[in-house]
Amino acid sequence: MTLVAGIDSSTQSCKVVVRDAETGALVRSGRAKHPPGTEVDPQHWADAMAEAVADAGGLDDVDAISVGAQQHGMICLDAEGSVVRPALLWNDTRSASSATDLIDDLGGAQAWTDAVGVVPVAAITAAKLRWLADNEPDAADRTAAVCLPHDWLTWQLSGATGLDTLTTDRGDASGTGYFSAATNAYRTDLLSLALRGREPLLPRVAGPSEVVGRASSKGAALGPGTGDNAAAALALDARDGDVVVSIGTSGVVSAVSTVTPNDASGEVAAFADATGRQLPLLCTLNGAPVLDAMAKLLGVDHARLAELALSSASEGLVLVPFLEGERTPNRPAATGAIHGLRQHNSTPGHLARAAVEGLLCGLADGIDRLRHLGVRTDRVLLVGGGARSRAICELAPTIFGVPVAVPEPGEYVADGAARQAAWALSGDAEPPSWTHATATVYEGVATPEIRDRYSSVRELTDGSPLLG
Ligand SMILES: Nc1ncnc2c1ncn2[C@@H]1O[C@H](COP(=O)(O)OP(=O)(O)O)[C@@H](O)[C@H]1O
Ligand SMILES: O=C(CO)[C@@H](O)[C@H](O)COP(=O)(O)O
Repeated sequence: MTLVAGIDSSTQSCKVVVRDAETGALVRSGRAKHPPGTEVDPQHWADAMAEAVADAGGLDDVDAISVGAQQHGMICLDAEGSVVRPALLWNDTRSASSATDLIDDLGGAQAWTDAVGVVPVAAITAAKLRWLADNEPDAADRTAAVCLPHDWLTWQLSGATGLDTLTTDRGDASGTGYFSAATNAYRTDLLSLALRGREPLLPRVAGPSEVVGRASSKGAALGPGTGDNAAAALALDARDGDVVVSIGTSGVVSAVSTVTPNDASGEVAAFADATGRQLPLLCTLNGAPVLDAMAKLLGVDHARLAELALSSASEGLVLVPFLEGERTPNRPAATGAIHGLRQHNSTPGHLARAAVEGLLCGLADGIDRLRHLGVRTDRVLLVGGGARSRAICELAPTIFGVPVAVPEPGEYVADGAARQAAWALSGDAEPPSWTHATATVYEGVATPEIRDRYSSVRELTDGSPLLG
């Protein structure tokens, strides 16, 4: 049996799957935790990857490996290939005002969507680079190359032999703010704009199924890898009409599409998928950790939180889940809010229900936005850690207003990376046809009144915290 491995270096942890290259059957898997925080020395990711690989029984018998990872993270390397400063992650919001400055410098949001399909927000790599240029100019001066988490980890696996061997792919490059998924080309003028005239080396953009190198350990072929959301879409074999909703640390709504969105509101980014198509995508800063926070507040575990949420209606209680500020809508300084407390709804059940509904309403806004831009939204495929919640699964169709298919619990980002590795190994024109995971389909009656109530309360959170 020929084996391939897929790696997901995500925000909270690293996951490894080893699969049969031909059928996709799972052979073994492993995982390891990442440190918390939004500023992380990439060496921690390399260490966690090694630990997760060991947990998966090693990769000595594997013929190809691909890495999927959290998008946008800024990794700056000096001329010797050493990390200049800790990476700033997608959910680090210190670059919010740098994003606004960058928008102005190019002549407004429409100029950015026309250039690269993306309007900078704090998450976008270009905004982080502008922050670096303005706040740590010495570090910016020492930066000889800039890359993303999956680029760097792939490079580490290859032995990290020279900056000119760094590679990326279209999917992850499209999240930088200096690559256009429509033209498949870097806009180095925008990199230079971000870094106030500096123009470090960028990774070469490899083709979707290219072998970009060999693992320095046992010589396994290395696939190009991609961003986590493109990898998940590849694992799910998402088709026209499928909307992938991922509830991980982030909340993500995306769709594989032939449509290149042009959304000057900046909510839908024109990212690329891992097969050569487009991946219009919205991302929130507040995914499953909203449920973690409510479970902690109520002193229960996730299973009990779900039971509580399903035990009562919200009855006027609304939770706006902007606990980490928010990216979509773009309110980096916003805070979470609970609105509509009465004597009768001041119970753990009502609070749990409001948390689940608030999280889902934010994602439903995203689905509406995609639909508005002409993307078909026939059904939702729900993945990520939050999809393990029974309350999320049962309430999602009522809030989203479409059927929700929940594939069996799994590591879909790592699976997409493994499928890419098998594709690279095969040399075929298309990715291998792997047997799909079985999915449970949830349906329900739409509850527009919950969305309406959420929308009015959401507008009360204008982005400026009242206190501190
Ligand atoms: N049964 C569950 N119900 C709700 N949330 C869960 C459940 N199991 C895990 N989670 C949450 O899912 C998140 C991890 O999901 P994951 O998709 O792996 O995130 P990431 O890819 O961002 O690292 C954590 O915040 C975790 O607490
Ligand atoms: O910023 C984005 C997408 O634009 C996030 O989706 C990150 O890619 C992190 O994802 P998770 O850790 O939540 O899976």
